Amino acid sequence: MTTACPWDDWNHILKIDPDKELPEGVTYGDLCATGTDAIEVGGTMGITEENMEAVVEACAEHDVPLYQEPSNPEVVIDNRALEGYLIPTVFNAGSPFWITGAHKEWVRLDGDMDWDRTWTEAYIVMNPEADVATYTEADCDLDAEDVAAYAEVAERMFGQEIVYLEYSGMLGDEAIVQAASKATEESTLFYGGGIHDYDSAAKMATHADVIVVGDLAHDEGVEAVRETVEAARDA
Ligand SMILES: CC(C)=CCC/C(C)=C/CC/C(C)=C/CC/C(C)=C/COP(=O)(O)OP(=O)(O)O
Ligand SMILES: O=P(O)(O)OC[C@@H](O)CO
Ligand SMILES: [Mg+2]
Repeated sequence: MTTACPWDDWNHILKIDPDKELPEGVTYGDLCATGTDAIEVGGTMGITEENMEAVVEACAEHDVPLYQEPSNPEVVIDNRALEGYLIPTVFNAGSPFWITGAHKEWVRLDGDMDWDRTWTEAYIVMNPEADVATYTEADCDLDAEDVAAYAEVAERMFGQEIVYLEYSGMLGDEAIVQAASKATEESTLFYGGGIHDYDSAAKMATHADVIVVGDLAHDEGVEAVRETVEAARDA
């Protein structure tokens, strides 16, 4: 048995990108009220402490667990409204900086880490067109066996509680998501990328433990996000 983690009971995460606008008439409060289990605040490009703070403050008064997902150590904010920090480590990154290097710098410069509120997410980045793939020079040329092996390594060799299959911007290959799911026993499998309606959410939620919905909130708004919450719960 592993110890209980907040995400054990989650089906759905809404990822809000502080560098992106909300559709006209939509507020952060509306997004918090979609029924999502948690909000992750993060994105790859254009992230600053200021835009992070602004989104966290706007969500703080609403009753949904809030996590920051920083893209580099400089944008980590100290805000008590956060339940904690979900820190990516990119298993298929082209440079060790995005696996452990940024983390080492963060810990070195911080000196007083809040470990009780800090967790990692073992990312496998799959969409070569996504900013996150360019940013981390990820090797996205992976088949189902490669992905399953990365997921098993993350769980068994590196003790990762979260394995995050990241297709940001595109809907993933169902067979690959299924392979990652089969390869993980204890870890919680997060899936994110291209979820845009009930059916796409339902498909990915069949295999993943938790689905992550990002751009849909910025592009379509609240009703579209609600549909994905419903699908995640039904799955
Ligand atoms: C050690 C600390 C504190 C930070 C480093 C954390 C690492 C390794 C970050 C690298 C991976 C990364 C950038 C994760 C951020 C979350 C993410 C994948 C957001 C989605 O990005 P995209 O959708 O590709 O980007 P945009 O939507 O911003 O274009
Ligand atoms: O923006 P989308 O494509 O929904 O991706 C969600 C999330 O996995 C991004 O990190
Ligand atoms: Mg994105």
